[in-house]
Amino acid sequence: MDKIIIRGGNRLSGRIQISGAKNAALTLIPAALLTEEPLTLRNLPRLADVDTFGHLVNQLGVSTEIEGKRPEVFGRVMTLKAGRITSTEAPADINRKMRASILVLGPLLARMGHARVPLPGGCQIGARPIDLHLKAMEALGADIEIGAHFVTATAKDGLKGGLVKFPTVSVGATENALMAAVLAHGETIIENAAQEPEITDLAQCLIGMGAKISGVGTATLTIKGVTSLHGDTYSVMSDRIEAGSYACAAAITGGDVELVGAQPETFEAVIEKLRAAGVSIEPTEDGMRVRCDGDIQPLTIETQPFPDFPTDMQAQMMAMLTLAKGTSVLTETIFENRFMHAGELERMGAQVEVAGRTATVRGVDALNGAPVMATDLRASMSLIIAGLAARGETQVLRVHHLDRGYERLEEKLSAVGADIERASGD
Ligand SMILES: CC(=O)N[C@H]1[C@@H](OP(=O)(O)OP(=O)(O)OC[C@H]2O[C@@H](n3ccc(=O)[nH]c3=O)[C@H](O)[C@@H]2O)O[C@H](CO)[C@@H](O)[C@@H]1O
Ligand SMILES: C=C(OP(=O)(O)O)C(=O)O
Repeated sequence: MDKIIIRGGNRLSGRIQISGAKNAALTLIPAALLTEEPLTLRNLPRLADVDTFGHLVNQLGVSTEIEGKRPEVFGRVMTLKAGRITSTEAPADINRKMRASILVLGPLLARMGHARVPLPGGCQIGARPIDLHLKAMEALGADIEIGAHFVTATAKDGLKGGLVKFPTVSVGATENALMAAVLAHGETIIENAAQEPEITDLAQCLIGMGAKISGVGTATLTIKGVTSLHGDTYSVMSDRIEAGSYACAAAITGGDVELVGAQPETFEAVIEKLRAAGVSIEPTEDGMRVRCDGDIQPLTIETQPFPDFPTDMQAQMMAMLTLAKGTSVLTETIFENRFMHAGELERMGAQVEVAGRTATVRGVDALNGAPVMATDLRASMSLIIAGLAARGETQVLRVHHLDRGYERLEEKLSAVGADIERASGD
């Protein structure tokens, strides 16, 4: 298994190209199941999760063609064609690698009237049940049967529009409900929908394919079902979490970095917190510039659904705040076990105390390089950020987590001055 070795202390300076968003890509790929015509996705990030989802839809009968496999270019173009769906069963092995595979449920049901998906177990960051996805399908007329390892959903006469009222906000369940509703008979209203920009991206792609959706970007989505969708070409939005992660990396090294392609309007809550920490953020023609030439100030952060502070940025912010001039408090309200990076950051000299859903971070003067273990995707990135500022060498083990969500991380960071490399071995 690969590891990443960082010799910390270099100030980051230059330009970093931000890739297409993982979480948008992972809902746009299953959207291709909704039409027999080709859907071309541009600006798809080159990530393990995208490859895995490609393999998943291949097993359902979808062809995937990648244009111009030029290794020097970030992102790529993929054309998916679900001319004939040959299977409505999502394979169990893929589900273990990537929880977003549950997002085939809505499209398969809508197009084929049947879907069998593996019951996902918990993962490192939390239990992650799928009850809200199943309730949404039921509200659209599906019969749900929960077996020992699989859920089978059936809508013999097709899905029917209905009221989907979410008791709590779920990104994935909103995406599944939206993809199911676009081909259902009649009108669907989704209340308490998640408003994450990736959902807006999905809605815009679906509208381009002929779907009738209003209320995009709000908590109430109204969908008038159509009998079929057509193909289209759609460009995946820029990854706001990748951009936020590199902003933290620039800040902790006292750097000056332009994040090319970043869309500041998609992560204003993060930008607001970075500014409150003393980091300068300015829009540029190509994205945004992040600079930090003074001390990092402590912050109080609580994760919440969009438009508030995203849980996917909590770990990276914590890494940055380990060197703040004072005490920060981070509260995680979305996932029950998303502080595993805290213990690893402590190995590097950070002072973090976790009590339930709150972590108190007492800023220290310096971090020291150490061998640390990546436990999940964003936890891994927090260790990279800490390693960039630490004295001496940090080895981040189990980097396969990082490969799920950061396109060519070492290359992007080396280009702005980091001393970072990938090596094989444990
Ligand atoms: C591929 C993708 O887009 N992943 C993102 C998506 O995950 P994902 O879509 O899995 O996250 P959700 O928004 O669904 O989860 C939010 C909360 O709702 C709970 N829940 C969810 C579904 C359900 O049926 N029942 C239930 O109780 C979850 O356990 C969690 O506590 O949104 C999360 C929250 O912004 C992000 O951290 C993930 O990066
Ligand atoms: C939790 C994340 O992703 P996933 O839902 O794919 O596990 C993430 O992107 O931080």
